[in-house]
Amino acid sequence: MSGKPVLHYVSVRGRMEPVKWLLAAAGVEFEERILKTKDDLQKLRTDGCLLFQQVPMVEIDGMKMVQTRAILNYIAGKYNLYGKDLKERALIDMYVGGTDDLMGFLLSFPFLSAEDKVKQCAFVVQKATSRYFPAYEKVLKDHGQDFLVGNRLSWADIHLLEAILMLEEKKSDALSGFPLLQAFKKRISSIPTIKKFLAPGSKRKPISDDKYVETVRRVLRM
Ligand SMILES: N[C@@H](CCC(=O)N[C@@H](CS[C@H](CC=O)c1ccccc1)C(=O)NCC(=O)O)C(=O)O
Repeated sequence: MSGKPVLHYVSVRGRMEPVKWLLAAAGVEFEERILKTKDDLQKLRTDGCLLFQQVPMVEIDGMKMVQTRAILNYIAGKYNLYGKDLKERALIDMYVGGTDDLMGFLLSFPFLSAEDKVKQCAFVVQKATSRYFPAYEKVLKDHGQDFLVGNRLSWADIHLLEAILMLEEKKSDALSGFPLLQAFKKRISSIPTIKKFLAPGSKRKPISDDKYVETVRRVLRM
């Protein structure tokens, strides 16, 4: 029987954060191995753990998985967060694709200059409130259920909540004008496993500060 998943990454949210969200929502305990130096990364490379010499890498079920999308697909499927059939999975992939694009605009945010952060913030908020949030508001309205797909929690719900919270860190009233998303946020945040992940002391990464960014740059030679 394999032990807990082991997540290898640097100490910022970056590409690993959605993996933590998914495991936490599924109630799955995991371990973190934070890369602090170039040598930490080089050791994983030398030991042949990184297929493309990159992280994230997740040790799970005897595999050393890389490529974030592959990791997320595997975890969603394994913990029944990927719909009940091909059509539900197609919808989940569509919705996750949208939140992936939206959060992708924030991926390199910690590495931007102060001036570019202001510009990028305005850009992401504009995209969220004019393109992505209206789309999810309509999905919730048309679907008429508590969740985005079917009538149970899926990866799409977890990923949308993560995106909403990240946007609210940039603009606290980002959801004003989206009443169904406001209710959705409350509903999904109160799911016990997610509520626990949102509570202090969880493995959820805080907003990256300059200290973290310097470490990441050092480790990844960015
Ligand atoms: N397709 C793959 C891509 C994986 C990937 O780009 N890994 C990177 C670190 S993550 C990234 C670093 C800057 O882009 C970051 C780190 C912090 C915040 C945001 C992004 C890496 O290992 N860079 C070393 C190298 O490429 O030699 C996947 O989806 O998993």
